[in-house]
Amino acid sequence: MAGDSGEGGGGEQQNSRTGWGIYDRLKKVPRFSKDVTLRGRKVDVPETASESATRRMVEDLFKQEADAAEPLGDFVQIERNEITHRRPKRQEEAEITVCECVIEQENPESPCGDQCLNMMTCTECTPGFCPSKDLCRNQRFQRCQYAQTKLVKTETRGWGLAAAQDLKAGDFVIEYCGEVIPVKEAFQRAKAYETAGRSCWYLINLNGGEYIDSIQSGNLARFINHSCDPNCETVKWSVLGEERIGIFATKDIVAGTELTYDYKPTWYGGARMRCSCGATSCTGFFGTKSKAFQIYMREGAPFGKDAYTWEDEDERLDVEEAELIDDTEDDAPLSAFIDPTFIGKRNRTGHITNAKNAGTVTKVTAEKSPVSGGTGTSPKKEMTASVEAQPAPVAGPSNNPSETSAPVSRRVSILKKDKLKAQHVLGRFKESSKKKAIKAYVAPNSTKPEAQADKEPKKDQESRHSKKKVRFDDDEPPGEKKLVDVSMFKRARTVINELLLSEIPESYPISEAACTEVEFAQELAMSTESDLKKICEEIGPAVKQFYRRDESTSEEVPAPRNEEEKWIEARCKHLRNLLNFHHSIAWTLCRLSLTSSANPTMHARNGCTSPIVIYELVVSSIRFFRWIR
Ligand SMILES: C[S@@+](CC[C@H](N)C(=O)[O-])C[C@H]1O[C@@H](n2cnc3c(N)ncnc32)[C@H](O)[C@@H]1O
Repeated sequence: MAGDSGEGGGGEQQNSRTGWGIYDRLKKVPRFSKDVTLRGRKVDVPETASESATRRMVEDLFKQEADAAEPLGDFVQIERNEITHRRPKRQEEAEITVCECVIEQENPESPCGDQCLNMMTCTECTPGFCPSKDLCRNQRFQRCQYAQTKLVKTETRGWGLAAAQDLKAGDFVIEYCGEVIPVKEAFQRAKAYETAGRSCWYLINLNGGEYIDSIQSGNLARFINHSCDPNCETVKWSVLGEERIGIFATKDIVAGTELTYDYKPTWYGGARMRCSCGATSCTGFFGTKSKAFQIYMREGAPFGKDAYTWEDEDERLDVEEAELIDDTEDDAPLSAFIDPTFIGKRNRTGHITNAKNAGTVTKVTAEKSPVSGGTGTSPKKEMTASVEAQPAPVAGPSNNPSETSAPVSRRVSILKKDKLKAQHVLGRFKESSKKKAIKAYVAPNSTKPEAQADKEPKKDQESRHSKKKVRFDDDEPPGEKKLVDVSMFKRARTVINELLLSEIPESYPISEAACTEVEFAQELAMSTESDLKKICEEIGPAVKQFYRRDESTSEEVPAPRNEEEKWIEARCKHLRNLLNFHHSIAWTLCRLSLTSSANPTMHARNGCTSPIVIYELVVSSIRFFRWIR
């Protein structure tokens, strides 16, 4: 259990890593009170909201453990990720995205709800910058605003987490907290856990370079089990500059239902774990869709040599009966090809073995695929068509909406959000004001710099130290806040890299809506590209003047500055911020192209800008960005 010291006795102990920990068996949770001595007198500083949320969670945990027959195991309860291998990111002021929410007196739901631009892009508002101030509802990770949950003991999967209140699709359930570790260490730990015979793992991928491990430190999210037909999903959020993972409901969930999400596990060889989620669409083992597993299923080597199954004596399912997946079907839920009324699994010969009655073999034929009550067309096409005609999942006896429509209708809503965001970015960055900015402030022959030389740095200084900490774009009317987001640009790189690394299926159904989206993205790409070029050409000379090469180190260093140069620096900063708009645009269009098509071949077939072009565009932005910095 959390913070177990194993020393007996009772009381509180300060955990060096996580603040207050809990260690005794008296189930006493210390209040997060901080006794501060002020001029010789002790002052009691009250708990913050997040501190009391954590305390309540820990108390719950104790209570549930006390009720339970089995202990939960040792782990330290934490309320936010622990990052030890690097410095936690500090959000620069220029990186903060400020939404445009307006508080409407008559509408309590108005500030930072579904229409909040930050909310739409999975970014939490930054306290002190959000126009909704304390009414902001988009700081759920920061304030630990979790749904009510309770621990449950499952029959086959150890502990699990269940909803203790009714939830709606899209509701935030809980953050997945743990120790943030580099990928290499994650692999080493996974190996070590396996070697030690531990089949219960708590590793989750955070980003291209890091994992979260909640084996030693974590919160209740670590108890959520995997299901092949889950009712929740993980979503990456940007919180104060750091990436964090949240668990969100994907369906309406009734209180008492176990919460699950798809771990999307990858198998790299070694131990194979049986999945006991019990879903109709269950693939039998963890990681059956991963390449290594599929290669092993087809060819045995090279992963087969050290492969074994946990609990070998367990005869519920043999690995030979695990499903062999056609790579080109990656995007379609497996259930789309399986009769939902038939509980079973496909084996390597395309037969289905009934899991309830192992040994019985039934051949699945194309006609048997019942999705949308199909005719002669392929099940996959039918699924796409039915989704376009019917974005909201509709229950029906002949198809299984929870397995087919729901994920795709979600994709549709993501598209809408992206389009909105793109329009917003474009609207804020009008061609005319941009040209004016460049001409007025940067053109080397301009007369304006002298005239404004003494005023500008002061103004910049003022805004830097302004108490409100909101930065204004000089070209925009006062009150218009600047929208700058560098983290988006980093995300763009990750997304594009993932895309480039991913396999391209040969054919993919294309919807008209998707084509429109891609065309829209193409327009954005083209205007972004020309904007970038123009800015490069115009401010290049000014920036170069500002730096000189240090002979000893051959590095570019800022030259000694006079007022005018200081002014140029301020202008460069200003332009860098403008450039961040371009990153946002590039990022948005990448997401547009990705979410709309999920497949680059589509672009080629429709003569649209290919992701490679977008990629190059973003790479050139990166180079330019570094250079100007
Ligand atoms: C993040 S933990 C979930 C909590 C865990 N059940 C516990 O008692 O602490 C992940 C582990 O739970 C087990 N597990 C989760 N989902 C499962 C499933 N569908 N089938 C079998 N085991 C599962 C596996 O041992 C897995 O490594």
